[in-house]
Amino acid sequence: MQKLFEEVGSLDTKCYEEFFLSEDILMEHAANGMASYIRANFSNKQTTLIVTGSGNNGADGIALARLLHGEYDVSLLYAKVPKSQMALLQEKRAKALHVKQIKEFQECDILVDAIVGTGFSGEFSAEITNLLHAMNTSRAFKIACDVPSGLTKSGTCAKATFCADVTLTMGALKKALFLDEAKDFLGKTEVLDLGVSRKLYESQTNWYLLDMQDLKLPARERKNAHKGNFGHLSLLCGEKPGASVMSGLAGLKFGAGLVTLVGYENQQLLHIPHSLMYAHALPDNTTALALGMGLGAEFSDEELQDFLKNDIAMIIDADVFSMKLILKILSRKNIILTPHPKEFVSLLKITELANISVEELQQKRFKYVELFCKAYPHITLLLKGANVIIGLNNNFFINPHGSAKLAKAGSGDVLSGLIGSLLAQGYTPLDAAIHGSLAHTKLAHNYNGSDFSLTPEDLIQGIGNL
Ligand SMILES: NC(=O)C1=CN([C@@H]2O[C@H](COP(=O)(O)OP(=O)(O)OC[C@H]3O[C@@H](n4cnc5c(N)ncnc54)[C@H](O)[C@@H]3O)[C@@H](O)[C@H]2O)[C@@H](O)CC1
Ligand SMILES: [K+]
Repeated sequence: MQKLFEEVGSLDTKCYEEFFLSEDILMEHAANGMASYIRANFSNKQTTLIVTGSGNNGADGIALARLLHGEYDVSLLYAKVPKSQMALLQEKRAKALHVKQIKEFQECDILVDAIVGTGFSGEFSAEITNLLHAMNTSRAFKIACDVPSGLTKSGTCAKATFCADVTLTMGALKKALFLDEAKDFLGKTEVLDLGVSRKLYESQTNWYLLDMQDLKLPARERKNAHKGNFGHLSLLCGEKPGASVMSGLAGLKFGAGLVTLVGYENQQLLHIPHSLMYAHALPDNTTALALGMGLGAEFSDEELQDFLKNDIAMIIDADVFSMKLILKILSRKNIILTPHPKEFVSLLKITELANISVEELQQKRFKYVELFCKAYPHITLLLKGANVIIGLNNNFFINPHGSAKLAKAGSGDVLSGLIGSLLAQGYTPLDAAIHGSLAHTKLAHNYNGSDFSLTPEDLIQGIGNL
């Protein structure tokens, strides 16, 4: 798990004031970090172009050009002339060493974008937009200095944004790098130290980035065991039973000892896989209940309320977010909600927390997750998206490991099954959400068919090899 920060300016200030490091020292380390990355990954026969802007992001780029000069065939292209004090100082140093400067974009092997970093605002001029177009269509390996140029502090992207293969970010990870919109521009991320170890640079935070290694699979350490030791996941089987069948199969494969679909007699029993049980009422020994997937209008309000007359841990998904019933559910403990953006917008409206569009939510995902978790501090929320956000009270976790492979009907039902299974096996709601989500993204990662071909069945099959 890595720490995430809203801004790093205050962390830089700590370096100046508490550790007596200067801006020059920090910048030299930033540039050195980028130079080390290039040395470690590319031979010095490869040509490097560094495109710089007028502020300190540009200054980082000019310092990098100086460090590589004499060793690599490196050229500097000023998208904007140096203006900040540090940029002017770096320019002076680069000039003294006769670092090559070019006036127009040229093809190269390694392309570094140091046009603008955390100081970006507005949109780019037509000239820089054209330059960014040439950079983005170049065949070079693309490195973003600190953040891809065009990414705003909140994580939204300008009309023209640099599209990096890797983002080498300074000091600590910024939250903005993990808004869904940024996902297409970021590439891989690496953090570069700025003259003190990252541990000392970083301070307290309540936002974290999940690593795949954080995944804790359900352990079966107990030797003298029977199926009743591993929980009983019950799922309400609604109008579209396929959804709860997929959840149920995922839940069973992920370790729940018993899985039961709960529904009416008229369900097409023959279509239900034999490994899942079927009942007309909630089994007494249920340890977790999954509610919402494919629910439709199968049950009346009173019937649904009957399922709530207990304190069983629950995972809530899909149709429930647009039902008034959700308000009752929100007063319960041990609840996980797993809305996608459209469902979360509906939830925000029903709870009268906000009346916003999906577009606004997507631009301010962090803000609205915080808003909801403040209003309902006892509830674990998992907001689906390209980067999943999980929040409980004042702690937030981003799972960035998902991929477009998962953009397929039924993926969410599998996720509900994974989370429900962990919940049934005794994980806390927060842990069930975190580890269910990590497992879900790992399943997609492990799938080695074509990206477009992953089905819920493939995900379920992969659970055995996690
Ligand atoms: N202690 C520090 O301050 C450190 C800063 N570092 C670097 O400094 C960067 C931040 O530097 P600054 O605060 O100078 O900000 P930036 O260099 O990111 O951006 C500000 C500059 O970009 C220009 N700009 C803003 N919007 C623009 C637009 N739409 N089109 C064209 N130009 C635009 C501004 O005119 C200004 O000159 C970080 O991203 C990082 O790369 C690193 O060297 C590490 C240490
Ligand atoms: K940049």
